[in-house]
Amino acid sequence: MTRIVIMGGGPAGYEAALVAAQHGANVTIVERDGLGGACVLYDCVPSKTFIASSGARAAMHGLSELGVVTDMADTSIDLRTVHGRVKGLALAQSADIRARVQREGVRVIIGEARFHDAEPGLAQHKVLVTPRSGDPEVLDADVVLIATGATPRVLPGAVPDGERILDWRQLYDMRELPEHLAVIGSGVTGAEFASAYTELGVKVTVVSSRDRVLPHEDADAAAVLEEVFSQRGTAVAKRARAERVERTEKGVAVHLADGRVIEASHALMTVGSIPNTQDIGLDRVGIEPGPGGFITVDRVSRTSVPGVYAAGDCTGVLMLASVASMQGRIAMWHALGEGVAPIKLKTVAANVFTHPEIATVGISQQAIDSGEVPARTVMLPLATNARAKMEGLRHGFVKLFCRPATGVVVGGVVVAPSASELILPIALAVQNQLTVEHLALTFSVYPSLSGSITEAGRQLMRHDDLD
Ligand SMILES: Cc1cc2nc3c(=O)[nH]c(=O)nc-3n(C[C@H](O)[C@H](O)[C@H](O)COP(=O)(O)OP(=O)(O)OC[C@H]3O[C@@H](n4cnc5c(N)ncnc54)[C@H](O)[C@@H]3O)c2cc1C
Ligand SMILES: NC(=O)c1ccc[n+]([C@@H]2O[C@H](COP(=O)([O-])OP(=O)(O)OC[C@H]3O[C@@H](n4cnc5c(N)ncnc54)[C@H](O)[C@@H]3O)[C@@H](O)[C@H]2O)c1
Repeated sequence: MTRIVIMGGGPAGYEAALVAAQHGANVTIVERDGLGGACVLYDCVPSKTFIASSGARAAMHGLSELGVVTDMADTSIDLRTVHGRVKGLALAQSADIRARVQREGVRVIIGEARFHDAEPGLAQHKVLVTPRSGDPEVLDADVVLIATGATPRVLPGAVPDGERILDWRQLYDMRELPEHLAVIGSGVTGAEFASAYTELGVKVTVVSSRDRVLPHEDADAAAVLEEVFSQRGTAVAKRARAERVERTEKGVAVHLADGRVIEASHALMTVGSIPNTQDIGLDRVGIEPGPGGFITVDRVSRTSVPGVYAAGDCTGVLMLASVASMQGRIAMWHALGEGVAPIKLKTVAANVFTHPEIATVGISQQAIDSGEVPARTVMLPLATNARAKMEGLRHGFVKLFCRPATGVVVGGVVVAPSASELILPIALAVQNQLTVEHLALTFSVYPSLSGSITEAGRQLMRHDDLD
């Protein structure tokens, strides 16, 4: 029986464990905090639960236009309930995952794992486990999966204190909503929290080191978000690199590299994550971490060392729960000799959970504009969609990209309140190489937001006729 030890019980680790156990391996997961990992306990699941509350308030904006009279100023947020829900749901999901993997026969150890090989180059590996309670033990492994995830990056001049300078894992201990939140960093994490606190009625200033929010996302989508921010009174300081954040009598002062100073009551640090690869004894097996400390893997999650695989955020491939899970599963299929297709990153669907949401799949507009990928594109503003008009939705659009000659769908972007759900038909088309004609001839419900996807297909087909 193949002995598999998995370091880390996040999506990469626990999904791998399920696959390995189902294929008859002897599997042990060693997880420092709790099953589900940082994804379930501190990052993805808590943030999305928090955002559900902000979404409920965001939905009230258009109500008066629909004849439903509410007074936004009169709504209040019961932060204890919001945070209680966030933490409760995370713990419940972690417990569910633990029960699930144990049902499959996986041994779960809560503790720290690190390599313990006597020297690099051995065919089998040893993992030293220091459990939270009990004595350390050494596990023998034919295969080890490193799935140790990542941790919030700390700027030396802005070390979180959990009171006024916070990282995103500390937010849910706040007793009151901040008066004025400075969000440092405008990547996906920064944008999501900036949007959530904005919709909860908090004054927010986003500090973006670039000339826009969401520098790695679709530029038109980022522009929609900036427009919404501006309507809600959320400021975006652009080309603003925070050098340090200091506590003041009233709150914090964010000192920017160009000398500007932004005063706020609290600062939320969202300047990225660093991989948890420093203290796991990589030198014992001869793995040299790559740039930024990430572990280099190939498309079936192999490291440079036989019998050692890595998956998820510690590889820096695409820091998404869905990608981590897939890398973990692929690692186990490969290690156990099952037929496996290498991971395909061009078909990954992702969503930024702002209000409105921004969902993307496949080739980006930027790759098309730069000439890297030849494609034809169409962009339909939501304002042209009957259902959106009925619902009073103004902000958003659907974009579709296809190959010039064949009409095969290669990507798309949806900006809408439920973009994470609406992207699926485009993701299906990209994954299965469907054409714009397939989309165009598919019945969508009338009236529906997804009607814009089939309409986009028709517009690209019409373009075919004109060529
Ligand atoms: C705020 C935020 C929101 C996000 N939202 C989304 C989202 O909506 N959708 C999405 O797809 N992705 C989202 N992500 C990304 C997603 O959370 C990560 O991609 C995912 O957690 C990666 O899973 P993982 O298994 O690699 O690592 P993790 O979830 O980080 O789990 C790794 C685990 O390993 C443990 N560990 C580390 N070292 C050791 C050791 N030596 N021994 C034992 N255990 C160890 C860690 O404590 C951790 O629990 C979000 C990220 C952030 C920061
Ligand atoms: N909904 C989701 O799926 C979701 C949500 C959150 C995070 N994630 C994933 O997690 C990963 C990390 O995202 P992230 O947003 O946490 O990190 P990131 O590294 O993508 O963004 C951090 C941003 O902070 C900026 N920055 C760094 N130092 C700064 C400074 N001193 N002053 C001002 N700005 C500074 C960087 O330029 C960058 O734009 C991404 O791959 C993302 O996809 C996914």
